[in-house]
Amino acid sequence: MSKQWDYYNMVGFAPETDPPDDLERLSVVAAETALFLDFDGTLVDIAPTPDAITVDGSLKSLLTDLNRRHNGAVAIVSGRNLQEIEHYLGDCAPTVSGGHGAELRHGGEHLHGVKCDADRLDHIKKAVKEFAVLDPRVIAEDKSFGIVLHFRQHPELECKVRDFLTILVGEDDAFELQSAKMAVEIKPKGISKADAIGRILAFKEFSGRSIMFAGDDDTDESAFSWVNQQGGVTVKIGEGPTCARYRTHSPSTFKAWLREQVEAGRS
Ligand SMILES: O=P(O)(O)OC[C@H]1O[C@H](O[C@H]2O[C@H](CO)[C@@H](O)[C@H](O)[C@H]2O)[C@H](O)[C@@H](O)[C@@H]1O
Repeated sequence: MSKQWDYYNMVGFAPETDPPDDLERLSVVAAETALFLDFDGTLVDIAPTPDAITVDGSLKSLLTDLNRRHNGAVAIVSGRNLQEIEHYLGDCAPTVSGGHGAELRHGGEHLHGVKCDADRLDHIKKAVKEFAVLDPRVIAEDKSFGIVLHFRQHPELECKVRDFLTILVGEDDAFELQSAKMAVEIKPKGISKADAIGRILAFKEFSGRSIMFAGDDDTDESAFSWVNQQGGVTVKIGEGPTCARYRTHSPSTFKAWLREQVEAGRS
């Protein structure tokens, strides 16, 4: 990335122009690299609602080929519930972290669930669902360890949603807000995609490898920062300020580049 973009990233400000796509600078990623891939906005296009995404056969075959090339060192690290990633990707994604790091599946086993105050979480969920009933312009997405309010259909509601969730979570020691694209979520404090990647790196398929992480959203920034510190490769999909070191325009350009990696490894 150019010095100019490094500067914009550093000050957290980007001009209103398309950021450069500089992924071609990363010609080949070695098969010895452990790949960590975000899901929404990275492997699938952003859709009007959470359940309107399209997962086609080409994504499944890409993930299968990547798992083969990287000897199983490929993980999906998503904000979605683990169960949803399983629904969309099935066996093509043997290692998955869901709920921004709250859930983990590896080797066919569900290994990690964060501890949280179930009564407090129920209270939060009830209040958020009531809000969505009173204002049906927003969508409430219930998760195992949190709840989201989506306002993509009505961006003008962002302040109303954010103010409501801020008051609801208050000074709570156990829960916090997480911003996402056209959505705000309440999730347990202290979980992160960076931690999820750290835990996955302890598995034998992943251990000792160099790291690459690709993502598109605010929820991915902690992981970008951590992977940068480990000397890994970080890729931001789409526009917006980021501390990722590389950038590409869209899920399509990113998947085309991943496909090139698989083909280059075959020749
Ligand atoms: O960490 P990710 O895998 O990127 O998941 C982040 C959130 O993705 C989903 O919401 C986003 O995508 C929706 C479908 O394209 C879109 O309608 C919404 O506006 C986006 O915020 C998902 O619904 C959330 O649970 C994830 O946390």
